[in-house]
Amino acid sequence: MNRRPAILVVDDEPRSVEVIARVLDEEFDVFTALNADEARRILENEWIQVIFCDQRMPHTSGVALLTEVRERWPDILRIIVTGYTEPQDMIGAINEAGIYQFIPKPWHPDQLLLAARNAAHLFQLQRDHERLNLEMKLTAVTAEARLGAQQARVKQNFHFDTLIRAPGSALSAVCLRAAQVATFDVPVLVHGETGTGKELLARAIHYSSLRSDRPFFAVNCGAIPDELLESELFGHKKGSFTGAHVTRIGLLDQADGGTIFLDEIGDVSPAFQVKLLRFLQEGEIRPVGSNESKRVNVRVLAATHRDLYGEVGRGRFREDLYYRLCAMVLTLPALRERRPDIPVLAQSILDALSAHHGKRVKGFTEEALACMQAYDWPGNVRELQNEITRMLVLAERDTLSADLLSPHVVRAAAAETRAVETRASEAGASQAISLPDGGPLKERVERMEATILTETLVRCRWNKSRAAEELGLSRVGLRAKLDRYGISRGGAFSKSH
Ligand SMILES: Nc1ncnc2c1ncn2[C@@H]1O[C@H](COP(=O)(O)OP(=O)(O)OP(=O)(O)O)[C@@H](O)[C@H]1O
Repeated sequence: MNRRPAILVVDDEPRSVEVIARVLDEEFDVFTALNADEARRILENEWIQVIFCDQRMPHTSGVALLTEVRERWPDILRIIVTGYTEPQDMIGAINEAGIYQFIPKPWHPDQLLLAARNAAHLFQLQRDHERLNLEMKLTAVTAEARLGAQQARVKQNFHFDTLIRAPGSALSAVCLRAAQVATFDVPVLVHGETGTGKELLARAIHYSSLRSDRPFFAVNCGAIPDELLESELFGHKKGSFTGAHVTRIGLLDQADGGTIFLDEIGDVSPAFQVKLLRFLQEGEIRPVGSNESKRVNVRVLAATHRDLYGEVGRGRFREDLYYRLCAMVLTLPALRERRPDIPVLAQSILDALSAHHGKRVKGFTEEALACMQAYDWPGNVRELQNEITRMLVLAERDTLSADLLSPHVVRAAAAETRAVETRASEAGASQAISLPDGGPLKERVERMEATILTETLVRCRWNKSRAAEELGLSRVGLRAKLDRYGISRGGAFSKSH
């Protein structure tokens, strides 16, 4: 139920209070008080919106009471009813008590009603205004919190931890250096074969930098013809060339305050190198077809699979541009240079893919992992992702086995196994001859044991169950010995044998 606005009438004359109340009673809930104490009690207990107060009262003047109301209940609209209308009095009262309106005696009922209506309306407007203000603030706070959470999620998605690697991997050293350079506002050149994670690393640098709340854009310079690349980066004015139907804001402008990642920078033409150099020197962009330049603040991260320094030597890449692009060069190792990362990387890719496609697959057989570790992966992590996607599609059990691998991966793994076999048998033969040569018996027996273990594993194609059976060991027992001697796939034992 909608309550009517509440009005308090204060006058020491009971008759006046009664008459005023009768006039207002039609439209308002009217409360009455014959002195300041009664008025205070009502104000403390009721939600009064407008107060009508007589100026002349025995103990407290109307202005004094309304001054107190102004301090304690500032929202209430204050109206004074008075027989004294000296301008000086009015100005003083307005200043002191913040009077909304004077009603001179004798008043007319319509005048009283009109004043009450206007005051009640103003009270409502003030309330609405406050509520809207509050709502706007709350919306802003919520939006900010949402944006903050979103940014935090993005940052989390592109942190250095998203570059999956095994402990002690060569990739860890690169990530460490990248994390160090991230907060220095300098250009970085990322070098690495295709699919090694150059863009992933660039994103991690951006989202770990002071620019992380600003945009990150990636542009594949090798895939776009010169003219399009120029308009992509610098923008163009409508009508500046055939097909420029609308004005386009360049990515460098859109990325202002943030980072741009120029992938395959080694593939850009000499003409475009000049344009890029000008931007890096002057920090200004000029859209195609425009006469006006604009200053922008963008950090440039670039990447290439080429030997860019070599390209400088061969005269294919500008030396001055090279030095503008690389305050630091980070080189990502190829996957074949970090084979111990493959099992953990493969598992992480599989987890993501099986969650994405809703197909529950637990992991890989040891044989499948051994094949994957033996293969060279020229397409690096991207090729590994494709291979695992293919295996997942074909999988009929909850573990991916080697027979699901592409034939070229299995073939390469078999060739590698034969090579290891040959190396191991040669090493085994030479070790067998050298074993009796000196040293404590315990050590010589251990060397012999490590050699037998390696030979058996190679023969069993690193199938540990089969090797354990052949050696008369449990799988756990075999694993303990392998750990003890540091024997792993890849041939060498890491212990000082
Ligand atoms: N260490 C890693 N951990 C997890 N995923 C990785 C890793 N390295 C690369 N990837 C994934 O491999 C794919 C290729 O990575 P990315 O595009 O960053 O490589 P790139 O070197 O920039 O390749 P290109 O030179 O072909 O553009 C992406 O899906 C990326 O998420």
